[in-house]
Amino acid sequence: MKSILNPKFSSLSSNFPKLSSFSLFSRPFTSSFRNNQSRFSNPLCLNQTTTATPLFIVSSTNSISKSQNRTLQATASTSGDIHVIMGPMFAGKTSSLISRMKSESANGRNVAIIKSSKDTRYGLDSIVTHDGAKLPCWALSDLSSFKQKFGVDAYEQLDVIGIDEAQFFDDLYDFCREAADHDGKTVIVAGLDGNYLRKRFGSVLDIIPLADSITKLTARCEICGKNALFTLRKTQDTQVELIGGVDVYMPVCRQHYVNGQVAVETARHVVESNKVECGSHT
Ligand SMILES: Nc1ncnc2c1ncn2[C@@H]1O[C@H](COP(=O)(O)OP(=O)(O)O)[C@@H](O)[C@H]1O
Ligand SMILES: Cc1cn([C@H]2C[C@H](O)[C@@H](COP(=O)(O)O)O2)c(=O)[nH]c1=O
Repeated sequence: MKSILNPKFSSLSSNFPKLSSFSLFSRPFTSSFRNNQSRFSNPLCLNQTTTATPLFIVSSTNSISKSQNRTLQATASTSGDIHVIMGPMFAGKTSSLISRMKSESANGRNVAIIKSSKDTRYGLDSIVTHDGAKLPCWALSDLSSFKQKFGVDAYEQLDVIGIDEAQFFDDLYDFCREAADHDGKTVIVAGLDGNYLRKRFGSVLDIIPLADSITKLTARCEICGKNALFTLRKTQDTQVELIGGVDVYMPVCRQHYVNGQVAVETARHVVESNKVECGSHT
């Protein structure tokens, strides 16, 4: 198996856990594989290990004229693609990303995974699912530093870039556009579309207009077992970014999100009015 690591970073990468069935830096891309785009729009090909279900999947498969096809073929060697996997916490986004990256690697494409260094939950050297599956990754604070850190020559030979915890990258849009439009990379992005208030989270929604396919996954509502679309924060913290897992968050359906928010808000008001009362007695 050919390594595309440049010497400068091979020592760093040797700190990554060794993989048995998956190579982070596998054989160079084979052209026949790049034509096989349709599987991204086929949920059956995701081979998910999670109980989560895709809410919707969109892909661009319009029919094209012969002349358009010739133009496309002419640019095929430089044109990449972007696939977005989104949904609430526990929906299987990381599981799906791992499954796709393994599949790309098994097809002979060179792959690398990046995650936000803000996600310190399970260490920085891997992306890890809530049920413990993992793959080595590069933990970065921004995406723009990736090419330099990975090595410019090694980057040239990369076919597929996976990005986990995408909501934490401010430069997501520019990185994805550059990687797909100019560098010919396949970019697979996994992240939260919404935060605990169901408002847009970071730049994940901004890359929808750039994307070839969008997969919105759902988890299972922790209260009733129905499809969970939202992430409920169980604590009274109000900052948007708060790293955590089951200790802080739970996936819920619409009904239990509304009920849960009312409960959390009520608790917050009780705590705040208690503080005011205590203050007035001092
Ligand atoms: N309420 C839940 N609904 C679905 N999966 C859950 C739930 N709670 C825990 N899990 C576990 O989480 C796994 C998905 O984890 P992961 O891929 O890390 O999700 P995400 O990246 O979307 O947060 C599932 O395979 C399942 O084992
Ligand atoms: C809803 C919400 C989540 N976060 C944080 C919590 C976790 O560290 C990650 C999401 O991880 P996952 O792989 O999708 O399970 O994001 C946050 O900071 N703010 C929020 O509102």
